Amino acid sequence: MACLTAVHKTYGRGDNRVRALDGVDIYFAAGTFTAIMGPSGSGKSTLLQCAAGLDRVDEGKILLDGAPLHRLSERALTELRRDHMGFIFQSFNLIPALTARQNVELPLRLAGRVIDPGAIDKGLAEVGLAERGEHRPAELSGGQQQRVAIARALVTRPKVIFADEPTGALDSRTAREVLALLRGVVEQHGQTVIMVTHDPVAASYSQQVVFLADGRVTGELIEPTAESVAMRMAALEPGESETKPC
Ligand SMILES: Nc1ncnc2c1ncn2[C@@H]1O[C@H](COP(=O)(O)OP(=O)(O)OP(=O)(O)O)[C@@H](O)[C@H]1O
Repeated sequence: MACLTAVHKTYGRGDNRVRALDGVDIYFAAGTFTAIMGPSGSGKSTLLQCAAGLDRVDEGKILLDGAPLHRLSERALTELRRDHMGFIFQSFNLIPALTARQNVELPLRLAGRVIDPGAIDKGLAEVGLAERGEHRPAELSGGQQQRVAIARALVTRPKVIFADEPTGALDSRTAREVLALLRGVVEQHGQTVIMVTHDPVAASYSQQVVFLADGRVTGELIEPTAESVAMRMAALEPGESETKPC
């Protein structure tokens, strides 16, 4: 589904130069849930931004469902994101003036697609918000707002969903509900989820964890548990990458 090969990304110049990604190779198989973990500043958000074509790489290749992101024009990238990617952020990023339903409809409106009210009802019901469609974000709890954001990310049935700390602003019970929803997206709809997180419990909902340190992949864990992730994080040492080549 998504394949990063020898990706390098540097910010700043001269003395301020920061090597955010330093030769990253990762393969994300279609229909899988991957967590990206690593210490603060290890390059997790940069990796997500580059994999989603929100930021340009300096060197290397990014293939998303066969499309070479590193070579596409801004316009082509915008269309690809609009049609095939969904985004979920820590801070929900809902439009305050719009109701939950209108927020969910927004990606379809922006894409000029026909809006089927029944499909929006279904999308809201899938995230447990069938009764809340007419509420504005300020009238919803954090967990409910994040569920609106998930419904919005799913409404175009994107192939891949990028989530940056989606549970960072939620209490642990609400976080688990949101993570179960993301896991369900993968299991029931075969979509691909790529999630940056600091939280070993959040990572345990994924099927594989990729660890980053200093802009490099240092290893991965398949079928992680919160304990195995926490141990790996505590002992994070650069080592041989186990990720598959493309
Ligand atoms: N726009 C930018 N300009 C300059 N430096 C940046 C920029 N974005 C990120 N960096 C630097 O690149 C490195 C990687 O940052 P990134 O945000 O990807 O790390 P992270 O692992 O997501 O960190 P955190 O867990 O703290 O969010 C850091 O040293 C950061 O300071």
